[in-house]
Order: sequence, then structure tokens, then C-alpha cells
Amino acid sequence: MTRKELIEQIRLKKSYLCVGLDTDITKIPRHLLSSPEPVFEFNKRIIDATKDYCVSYKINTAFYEALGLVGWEAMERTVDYIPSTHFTIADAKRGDIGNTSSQYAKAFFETLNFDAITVAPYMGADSVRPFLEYQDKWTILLGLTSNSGAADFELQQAGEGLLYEKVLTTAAQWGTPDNLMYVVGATQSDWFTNIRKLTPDHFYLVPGVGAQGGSLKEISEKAMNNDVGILINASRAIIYASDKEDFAEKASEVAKEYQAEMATYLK
Ligand SMILES: O=c1ccn([C@@H]2O[C@H](COP(=O)(O)O)[C@@H](O)[C@H]2O)c(=O)[nH]1
Repeated sequence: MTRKELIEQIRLKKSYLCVGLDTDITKIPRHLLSSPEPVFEFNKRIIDATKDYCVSYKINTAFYEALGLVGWEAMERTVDYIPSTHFTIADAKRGDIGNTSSQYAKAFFETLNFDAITVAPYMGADSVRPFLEYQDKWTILLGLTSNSGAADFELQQAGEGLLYEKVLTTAAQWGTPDNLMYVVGATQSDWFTNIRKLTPDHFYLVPGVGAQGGSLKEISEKAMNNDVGILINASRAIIYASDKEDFAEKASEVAKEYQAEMATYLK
């Protein structure tokens, strides 16, 4: 999906919501466990219930990889089921020496047809480049993450600025706002004004509203640019809104509430 197409979807739906499919087999409603493919069945119902209120789905691959072959199959079926109007993200946090990164890129952009993948920047330019070589695909680089451990490295001084600032400004030379985004945690709202100044045109994938307590209002006010420029992810708050038979209705209600609030912030 191109940047233009993504922005069109955001404007059309008045939503920059990304629903996180962090589907944990131990948390899905019990009645689904007797179905032949419980994880896919759960995802399918969540997608049907939320697709009108969001523009993106983020599949955190850890939850699928943990199940082995059946998990990988559930991920494949899920990404194929997501409507082509929605931006699909493999939250896989990959990155390795160049020839290995090329295989990761092939796995997520070709074998699985994701629009985007999250990538760790630690190994530098040659580890990220293979992802950026794909036309109309996106690399989403970890910038300033939502966890408390962000203070251990990302918020440490590195030369004249902080390490995360160096990641943002250096990586901006490797790609363009048309194929590179950054992950910035919603729990890091104090830093958003500075982040927007450093990277005025890039999109941010912002996890951390809902279960991690980040503020949708604060992020929207500080981080939005003229092209909207943010995708806000919520996983547990939506997909586990209920653990009963009404889980899909409840997920729909929560997604609808996020969308309605987002509509009020859009410029
Ligand atoms: O800094 C980061 C990077 C990634 N994540 C991922 O986003 C979702 C958040 O899930 P919630 O249930 O909405 O808290 C999850 O997949 C994380 O691995 C993040 O939280 N922070």
C-alpha cells in the first residue's frame, strides 16, 4: 500500500486506528477452542467486527510463532483474510546482517503479503536496507519504544543527542517518508513534540494506548501532521474487551469508540 492510499483510507474512515491481533490461545473465549482453527476463527470474527473502524491490523508474530506450524498457518490465513483496503503490519522486530535481512524481507513481503514489518535498528544501515528495497512496502523502525527499558539505551546520551534521536535522524537518510515509519510508544508523550520536529513528514506507529495507559488525545495533539502521520495501535483493549461469546461485539464497541474520538482530532 502506498502512502497516498493509506492517507486516503484514513480520511475516508476518519480513523487512524490499528487493531493489534496479539492473539493468545490461552486468552481467547473457551467456546472457540473446539473449532478446528481457533486462532484464525477468533481473528476472523475480530476483523469482521472492527474493519469499519480501523485502517490497519498489526499481527504480533510472537503469538503465532509460539504455536509452531499451526500458528504460522493461522498468521498466513489471517493476513490473507484482512481486506486489501487495510494496511497490514507484521510486528516481527527483525534485522540481521544483509543476506539474512533479505530472507526476512522475502518471508514477510513475498511469502506472506504484509504491507509493513517492524525492524530493530541496532545493526545499522546494511541490516535495514533489504527491507527498504521493496516497492510499495514499508519498514517500521523501532524509534522510542513504549516500555520502561527504553530508558536503558534509547534515552541515553549518544554524542550530541539521545540515542533514539540519532536513530530517527540517521535512518531518515536510508529511506523516505514513503517507505519508512517509526515506532514511538504512546507512553512517551513527553518526547513527541521533539520527535515531530526531528521527523516532520514521517508516519509513526504508536502502540501503548489502552492496556499500557497512553493517552490518545495527547498523542493526537502532539504528533499529528498535515497528512495525519500517525497510526495508533491498541491490541488487548480491543481484542480482549470480553472473554465471553460476545467478544466480537465488545471489540467492535471499543474500536468504534476509538474511531469516534479520532474523528474529533483529525485536522
Ligand atoms: O514499543 C513498543 C513496540 C511494540 N509494541 C507492541 O504493540 C502491541 C501493544 O499491545 P497492547 O495490548 O495494546 O498493549 C504489542 O504487540 C507490543 O508487542 C509495544 O507495545 N511497544
